[in-house]
Amino acid sequence: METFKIAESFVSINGEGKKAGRLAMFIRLRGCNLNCSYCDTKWAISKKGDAELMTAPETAQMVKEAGVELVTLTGGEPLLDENISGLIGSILALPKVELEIETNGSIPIRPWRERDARLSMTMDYKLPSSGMEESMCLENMEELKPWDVVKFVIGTREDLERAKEITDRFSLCERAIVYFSPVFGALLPEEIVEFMKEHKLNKVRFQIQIHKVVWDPEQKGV
Ligand SMILES: C[S@@+](CC[C@H](N)C(=O)[O-])C[C@H]1O[C@@H](n2cnc3c(N)ncnc32)[C@H](O)[C@@H]1O
Ligand SMILES: Nc1nc2[nH]cc(C(=O)O)c2c(=O)[nH]1
Ligand code: SF4
Ligand SMILES: [Mg+2]
Repeated sequence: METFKIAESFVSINGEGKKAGRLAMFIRLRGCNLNCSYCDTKWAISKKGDAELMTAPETAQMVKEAGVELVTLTGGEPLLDENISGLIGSILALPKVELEIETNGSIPIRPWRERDARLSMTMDYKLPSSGMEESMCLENMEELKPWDVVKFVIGTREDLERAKEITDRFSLCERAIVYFSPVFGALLPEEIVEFMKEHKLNKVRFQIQIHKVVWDPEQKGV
């Protein structure tokens, strides 16, 4: 049976997205197709490196034993794994467990739509300062559901303007839940809030990664 390269797994409070503040089990898969300038998980971008090889049923058993009702599948880029459907299926087979997938916006999300009401996507749109904007899969914008999240991680003034432009162009606030979040320690968070006030962005939500306030921002496994 196929195995998944799990770079780390841990239970913490979810620090990002619409489920922020709730206990979650994080499952971080190795390997990413992008290389964002600000990535706080660069150590997991390469397929090579320390990882635990686990099958989908073993991973689901680990979630069951942890006793959590929320799973965040992240990475690296979790949707890169060609067998990811098997892992998604095993996790959703656990009663009551909700699954959130953190994805970078470059991979079509269509194959995982309509799957289960307990599955939601937290999808980034990579802005200019990431250096990865040209990899964005724009057809994903049409696939968003009202329970999904689109996240803009903002590092510069140019990013801020671009986030608004993309939000307007694709009517993102009508399609999904939109977050504006600073690259940790980069653009002043106040600047984002002032921009939201100035442009009356009533439907956009501001967020800071909570785990980096609770723990040392460099700490792994939290
Ligand atoms: C490490 S990524 C893994 C999932 C997927 N590759 C992606 O980019 O969405 C998880 C989330 O952390 C965010 N992130 C990474 N580095 C960050 C930083 N320095 N400040 C704020 N958010 C960051 C990413 O933008 C993404 O939303
Ligand atoms: N506490 C905590 N919450 C998170 N939400 C998304 C994360 C990620 O790296 O994808 C993350 C993470 O690394 N830690
Ligand atoms: S897509 Fe996600 S994991 Fe990959 S480099 Fe960018 S932030 Fe890091
Ligand atoms: Mg993280």
